[in-house]
Amino acid sequence: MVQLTQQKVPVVDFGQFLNGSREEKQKIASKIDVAFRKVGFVYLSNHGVPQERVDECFEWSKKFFDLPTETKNLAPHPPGGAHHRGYSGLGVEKVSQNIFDEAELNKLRSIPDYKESFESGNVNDESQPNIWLPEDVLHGFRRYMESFFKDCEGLVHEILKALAISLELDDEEQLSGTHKQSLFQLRLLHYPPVPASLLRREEKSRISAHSDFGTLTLLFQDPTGGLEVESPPTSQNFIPVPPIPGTVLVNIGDLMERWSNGRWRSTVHRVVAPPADASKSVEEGEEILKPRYSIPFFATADPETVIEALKGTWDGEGNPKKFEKITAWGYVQMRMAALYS
Ligand SMILES: O=C(O)CCC(=O)C(=O)O
Ligand SMILES: [Fe+2]
Repeated sequence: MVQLTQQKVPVVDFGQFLNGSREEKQKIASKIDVAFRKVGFVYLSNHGVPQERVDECFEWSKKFFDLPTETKNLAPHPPGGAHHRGYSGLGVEKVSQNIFDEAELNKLRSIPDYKESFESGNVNDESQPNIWLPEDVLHGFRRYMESFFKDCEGLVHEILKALAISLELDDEEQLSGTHKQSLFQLRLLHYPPVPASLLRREEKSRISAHSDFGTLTLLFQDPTGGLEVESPPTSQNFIPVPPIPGTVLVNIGDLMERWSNGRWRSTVHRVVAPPADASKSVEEGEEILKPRYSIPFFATADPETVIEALKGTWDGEGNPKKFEKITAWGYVQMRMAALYS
């Protein structure tokens, strides 16, 4: 058993997996396995997505969110949760970036998470077609998002290979092969400037505590900080997970936790105000948090995949299968039903 004491999120050199010998691949796979068992999160360095590609994605994200709200709303996220594509706004008409009077603050208090987002998915995903701005509004945006999706998709498949190796599955393509359709989701997130006091005093989050839904999530964060993960699990104690330049953060989602019979943890995380001096600018005596941009990429298994405790995650002795078998599709239906009941 791994010890479930408070853990820092480890950094693992994924370059040694991508370019390494069989032995090195196994060593790295096993480090990732340990990280996912203990904290459910790992930083990967040398992950193969060039830093310039990541930087450019952040630049596009900023260009997108800098557009006027009416323009962003030309690619509106449809109401409800079934078609998860396009732009979701802040839930207020127009929030001034710098002036926070009492009325403005009251508006902010009423918003659950003060953020805006843009979601896009696989161009071949017919169940959820992408929703783009007209091309002339932000020329090149669509093309970049589609190509960055491919970069992230490639990395997810390599991590899935590492996970299969860590469990010594007969076929190291087994997990990657159940993500063949790559029905993944690329999300751009923008958390606008906000008075620090609102987050600190009122225990409001930029994104409230949650776990992710699918199998794996990649997360690129800008230098702002504020991300925290629960450690030890279920303790309600959160530790900061600051950005580390050149790395990508990877975490386990609920579906993978179930698939691995609870071996890998889908850890609760949130975004709050970063530690005081790292990220503030003072305006008229009020500490205003800088905006945060982040780019999560959510992976999940093909809908018909049967999710049942993987080999090596259970045994006939003290560690039985904990969950009924279910298809990935059935799992999503079950979760949606719980959400909307
Ligand atoms: O902004 C972040 O760093 C966290 C985003 C996140 O957890 C999510 O979108 O699920
Ligand atoms: Fe998340």
